[in-house]
Amino acid sequence: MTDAKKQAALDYHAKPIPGKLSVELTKPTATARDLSLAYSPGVAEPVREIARDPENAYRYTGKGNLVAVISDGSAILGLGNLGPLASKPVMEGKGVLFKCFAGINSVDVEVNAESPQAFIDTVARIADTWGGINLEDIKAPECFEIEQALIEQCSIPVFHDDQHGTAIVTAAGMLNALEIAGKRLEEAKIVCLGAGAAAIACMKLLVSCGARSENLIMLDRRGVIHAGREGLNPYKAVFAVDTDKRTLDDAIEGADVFIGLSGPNLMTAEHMRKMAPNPIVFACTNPDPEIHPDVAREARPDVIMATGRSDYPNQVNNVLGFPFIFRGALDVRATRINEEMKVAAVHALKDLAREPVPQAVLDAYERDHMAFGPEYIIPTPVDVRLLERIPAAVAQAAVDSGVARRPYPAHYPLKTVDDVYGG
Ligand SMILES: O=C([O-])CC(=O)C(=O)O
Ligand SMILES: [Mg+2]
Repeated sequence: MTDAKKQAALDYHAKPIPGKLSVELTKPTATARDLSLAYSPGVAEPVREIARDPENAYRYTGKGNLVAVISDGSAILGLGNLGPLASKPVMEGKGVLFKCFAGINSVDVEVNAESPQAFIDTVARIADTWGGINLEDIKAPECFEIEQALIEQCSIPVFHDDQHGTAIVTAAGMLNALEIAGKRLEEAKIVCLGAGAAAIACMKLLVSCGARSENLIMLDRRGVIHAGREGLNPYKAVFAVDTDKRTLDDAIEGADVFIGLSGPNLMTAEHMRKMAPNPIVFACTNPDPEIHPDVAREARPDVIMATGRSDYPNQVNNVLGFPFIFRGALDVRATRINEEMKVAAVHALKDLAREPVPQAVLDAYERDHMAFGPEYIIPTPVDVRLLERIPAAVAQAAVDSGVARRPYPAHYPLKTVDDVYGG
């Protein structure tokens, strides 16, 4: 970013008041009568009702439309382990996206935990406060153990966004990009740079969509994850292939697809030139991708390029997933977000990209024309139809797969965030 853009980002966060979101009141509080209902003595009535039946918390408190965004700051975007407090702008940012795209209230919780177990214990003890938990920017491999334990211990959905949100959006974009490039997932040679939370979840989901494990090469900081490597953790070992390739230079030769979930500027124009015709490059590290889109395009005019950023076409970013997936899960009071719900989100997202783009989206992006093709493989986050389609698909999948505690919502499909509480 230029110095002017960096300053603009700081000013945006600092002025006119610090931060990006606040809490608003939903009931009148002007009179003594109002206060006697909102607080003492009236507040005792919902207390008694919830003590009698915990389900009443959904009726009398904000729980059902409230998601906690929880991090330990150990893997903030692609910036690294900068600690819990430094993650707060990102967690507040996720709260902004939850609210503006899906009408979901959120609180950010930054946990200073000395171990995965301490993190798990801290979160598990306060989990009943919310309708769902979005884990964010927690490094691998600890994130896998943390998510699994919290799913088991909590009766509300727990979802590690960097794994599943990113994987869902990547899979949707990839299926479309491959079709546009005239390639098949079953045959595509895929190189994944990065072996963290997002990378592992993306590769797993692509394999369950049809990619062949033997066509997939994953690299971590030490190079290609191959069968002869010692000391691989079990999450990486799943992706170890029998190959004599050792570096990105070796692996990228003839590859159809490059997926970057690693760090900035690790892919070069030289790497681009080694890829197969019509290559697909998802350089998704935030804020700075593995290769700048302008550099990639100059090296390979035939590339289909995506990044995680809002300022270039094809934003493959979990913002297209988590607000809408939680919306659907909350609205049927799902006990978890299962594979069926994730796959439903992939298809809803993928299919929406094939429909004509509404004028409001063109206006927001200051474009005359956007249509399914190399520059538009996935909907944009400002597309209000995401709120119509993804929660509906996710809620239906939750009902069908038996994890919903409420029927498919009568007020669906949602047209705007003003509709989220129903009539
Ligand atoms: O925040 C974003 O833009 C996407 C994300 O979760 C990450 O990079 O960790
Ligand atoms: Mg993240």
